[in-house]
Amino acid sequence: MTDFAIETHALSRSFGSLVAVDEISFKVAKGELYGFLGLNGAGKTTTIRMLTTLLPPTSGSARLWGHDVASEPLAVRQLIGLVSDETSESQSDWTAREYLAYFARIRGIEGVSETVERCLTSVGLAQQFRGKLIGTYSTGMKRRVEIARALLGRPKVLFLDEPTRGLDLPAKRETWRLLKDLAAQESVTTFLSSHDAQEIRTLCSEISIVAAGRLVFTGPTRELGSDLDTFEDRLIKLLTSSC
Ligand SMILES: Nc1ncnc2c1ncn2[C@@H]1O[C@H](COP(=O)(O)OP(=O)(O)OP(=O)(O)O)[C@@H](O)[C@H]1O
Repeated sequence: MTDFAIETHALSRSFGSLVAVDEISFKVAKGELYGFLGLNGAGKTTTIRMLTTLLPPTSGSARLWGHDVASEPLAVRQLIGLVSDETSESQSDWTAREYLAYFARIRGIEGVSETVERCLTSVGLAQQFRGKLIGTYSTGMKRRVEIARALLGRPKVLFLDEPTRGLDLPAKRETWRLLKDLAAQESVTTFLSSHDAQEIRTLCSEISIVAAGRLVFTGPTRELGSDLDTFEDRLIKLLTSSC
């Protein structure tokens, strides 16, 4: 059995002549809250789509808990939860309980109402809101519902694609606290993509940085500096050196 939750080897994806992800190799230890940092268009979402079996790699490979994403997609899907930056706008006429119960039933999860309450508790959605329509929630609360949805199947690896995009500072901070708590309490490996240097520095002790599809750094966050200013200076150098 592998020690790693995620391993990629020269993972690549092209769209026509555009190489969106270019031979990236990294490893994520089990239980890690791992950061994947890059500017807009750097290849973060494309990488997550390959790791979650939504998009086949053009070349190279990726394994989740030892299972190959291309040849064992069903095994991989059993292990993962995915939160993208889309909120539950389309479900605004549903309550959080109804919304989660719907997905729990689709997934054939037993004990639907207990599972729904467990996941809503994990993301700290207060009891008084659980029976209210999602359309009346703040953006931060909607994001919590999406995270709760991703937790329904007790995933071993949780993928969060820019989970705080569009949130104001208080909601962002709340989401950061939630992600830290989840990582500590749920023993889930978390793969967090973001273009927010402060977010990644606050949450992740191990990171990879991508620029124009290529990996420009992989290692401990502290190697890039102990304060945000130094971190950002080094980050900018890494991002511009690849241009
Ligand atoms: N389905 C697709 N067809 C063609 N090009 C695509 C497709 N998906 C992504 N791309 C291109 O691949 C590159 C990487 O995009 P990707 O969405 O992975 O970046 P990102 O780092 O997630 O960016 P952002 O932070 O803006 O979400 C971009 O140039 C994008 O336009």
